[in-house]
Amino acid sequence: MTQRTLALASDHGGIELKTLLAADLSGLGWRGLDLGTDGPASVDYPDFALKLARALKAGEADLGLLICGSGIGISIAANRHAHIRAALVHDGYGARMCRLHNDANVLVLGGRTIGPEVARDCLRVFLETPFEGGRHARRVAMLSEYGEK
Ligand SMILES: O=C(CO)[C@H](O)[C@H](O)[C@H](O)COP(=O)(O)O
Repeated sequence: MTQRTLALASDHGGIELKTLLAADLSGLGWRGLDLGTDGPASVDYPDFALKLARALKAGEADLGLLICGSGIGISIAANRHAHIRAALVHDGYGARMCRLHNDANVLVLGGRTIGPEVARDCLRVFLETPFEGGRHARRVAMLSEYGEK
């Protein structure tokens, strides 16, 4: 089976957690595509949500991970792109539900709000949980349909 790719991006509020989670990827059977930021200097989260949205649209990655300080700004930015379903998650339950019911293609975490072990669990669950389909497929299709009106 071909190795799947997770695109990762963060602002300065998420870089520590991004680095920590990137190190888990090969053990989870995934390849990482790191889109920055690369250092602690202050940057603007919409730029990194845009980079990741473009990478997913171009087929360069299967799923995405975005991190800012709270996770809020970068999820607002990501969800402005019609093909993105970004879910800000705080625990394993949320990580599971956003895949099962919402077919989320981007996991969002808050680098200043979540502990490293809970974050690692969120990422593992997100990557391992399939979309359930059925009634949820109808609702996810409605998201795309309504987004284009
Ligand atoms: O967008 C956010 C808040 O909703 C993120 O947490 C940002 O990382 C945060 O606003 C950055 O704040 P800073 O004071 O410029 O480090």
